Amino acid sequence: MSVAVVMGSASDHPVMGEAAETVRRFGVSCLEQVVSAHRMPDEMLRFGHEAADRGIDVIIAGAGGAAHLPGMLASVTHLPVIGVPVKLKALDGLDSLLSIVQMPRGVPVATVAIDGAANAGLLALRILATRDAELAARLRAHREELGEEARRRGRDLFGEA
Ligand SMILES: Nc1c(C(=O)O)ncn1[C@@H]1O[C@H](COP(=O)(O)O)[C@@H](O)[C@H]1O
Repeated sequence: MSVAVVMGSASDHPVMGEAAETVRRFGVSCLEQVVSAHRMPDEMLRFGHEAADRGIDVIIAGAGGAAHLPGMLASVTHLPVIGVPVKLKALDGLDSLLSIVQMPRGVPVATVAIDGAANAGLLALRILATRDAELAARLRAHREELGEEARRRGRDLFGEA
């Protein structure tokens, strides 16, 4: 099982690194690469065309501004593509979000929140867990930990219910 985390620029890495970190924390291999539809269109197309044959199962693609990378990758592969709108200084990330989320019918990209790279990692893991019981168990335990943490914080604030 393998996830690819690609980003339009090295400047996206402070955000996109969270996706890779999340995937690896659950023991799944993850490659990271800068691939830009705008700046290196030929490489981007090659990456998308070859991804499935390279054993990649899910692609997480993050980009900021005129964020065409996730959609362009989705147009040349059947693999699930999760898009991460990266927030730039101008327009607060709304430009990135709108560039990714409104895909034409037939070419799906699963868009997460602005800068939501950690959730993109978890979503990729959930996709892989549909055919891996051990990973599914790890995700279930993680979900239970989240609930426990939320309850503990509530008790710290308001006492026992
Ligand atoms: N949106 C895209 C694409 C693309 O969609 O192909 N390639 C680069 N970029 C974005 O440009 C922003 C600024 O990049 P620089 O910091 O390198 O100037 C980054 O957020 C990148 O994702």
